[in-house]
Amino acid sequence: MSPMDNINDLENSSKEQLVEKVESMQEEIDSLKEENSKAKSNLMWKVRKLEKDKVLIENEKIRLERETKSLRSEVERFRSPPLVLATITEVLDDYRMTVKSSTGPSFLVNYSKFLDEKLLVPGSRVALNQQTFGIVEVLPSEKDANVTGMEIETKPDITYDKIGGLEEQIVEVKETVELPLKEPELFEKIGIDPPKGILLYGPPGTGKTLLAKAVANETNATFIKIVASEFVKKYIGEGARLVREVFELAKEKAPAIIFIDELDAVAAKRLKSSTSGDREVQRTLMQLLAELDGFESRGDIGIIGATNRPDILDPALLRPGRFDRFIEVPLPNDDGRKQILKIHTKNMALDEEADLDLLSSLTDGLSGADLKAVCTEAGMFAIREKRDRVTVTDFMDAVEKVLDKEHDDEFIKEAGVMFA
Ligand SMILES: Nc1ncnc2c1ncn2[C@@H]1O[C@H](COP(=O)(O)OP(=O)(O)OP(=O)(O)O)[C@@H](O)[C@H]1O
Repeated sequence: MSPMDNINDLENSSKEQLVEKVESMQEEIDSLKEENSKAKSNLMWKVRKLEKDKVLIENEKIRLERETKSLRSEVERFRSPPLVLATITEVLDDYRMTVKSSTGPSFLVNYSKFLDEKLLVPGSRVALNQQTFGIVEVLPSEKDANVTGMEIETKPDITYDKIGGLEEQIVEVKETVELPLKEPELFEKIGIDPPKGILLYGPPGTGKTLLAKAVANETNATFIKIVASEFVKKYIGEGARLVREVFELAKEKAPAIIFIDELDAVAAKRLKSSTSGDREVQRTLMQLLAELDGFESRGDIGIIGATNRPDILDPALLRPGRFDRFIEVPLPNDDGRKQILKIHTKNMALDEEADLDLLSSLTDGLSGADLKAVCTEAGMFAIREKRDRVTVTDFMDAVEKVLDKEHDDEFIKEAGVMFA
């Protein structure tokens, strides 16, 4: 091979090597570019997520500030001394009038020119400051006050088959409330008084109200629900008056079931403390005890109390002749949860893989109300994605959402205590 040939060969091979080198460098640049764009989009995504989280945190902060503010004002409201309830007897001149207080005596009091003169007529109810007896506000008419806080259903549409996992409780409620209402003669024949009242106790959302409504439905009784915290009024004498009215209303509407929810709001152990607020609550409790004692259950009125806090109830309430039976309404066990899930998914369009037994085993510790919420949320997930079937995933996401909410509720409750 001539020297020229050798040089040509050398040139060609170095060219090839150069080309190869350039190509591999180009490949390297391309892959670096690709990595770079991936890293960039990843970073952008992270930045966007951080911005979203920042907004969420800001919103959460605003929500908590609002919650804290409302909790503070709620605490202030309950700390303020109750006002005296009175009725206007005569309106005089120069912003004065005579009133008769609910505790008995009459007073000549002043009123502010800013009050609406149209409302200041004889017979109107007003609230007086306990110290100065000045008129603080004009109250709604007696009839309105009766209705607030009371739920009256002529015939609730709840039947026993809509209650899951409470077979034993249903038997007890049938025996102690339904039977005296349906067959009072059985008790007359034997010569005993039917149990006067039953107390359902257990965690929130376990079916206490349902049981009371189911009895009312079964006995065609009017269902009168009052949340006992409604008895705790600002005005002296108002709570006791409301207790009297509830029992009078039940007599008018008999057969009737009086369902007093959150009984612990008025029936907590009597305190030694002497704040006027506590004295008002104790006055209301005394009225409730008097109504229960004086109450001749002719078998046409059933009384059902409910509480999540049986441990703080005043023992006076629990002696025989008042609330004779205490029935625990616990969180549902596995079988109870299956029944409750079946009840609340009865009309739902479920995917064939939606396994309620599995769901029930994964929801230990949830109440009936939680399980109802899980079914509703699962349906919402399907609706949001425009599907016509609710899948297992929807249920799993729903359980997570309900558990998160439980956690939030717990947090707000603790936050409330912290700022009290
Ligand atoms: N055992 C149950 N079977 C079926 N549904 C239930 C059951 N328990 C609760 N639920 C569902 O939860 C809702 C709330 O139940 P309910 O009002 O009876 O609870 P509660 O025990 O009275 O609660 P609270 O103590 O907070 O007043 C019911 O309307 C129902 O949809």
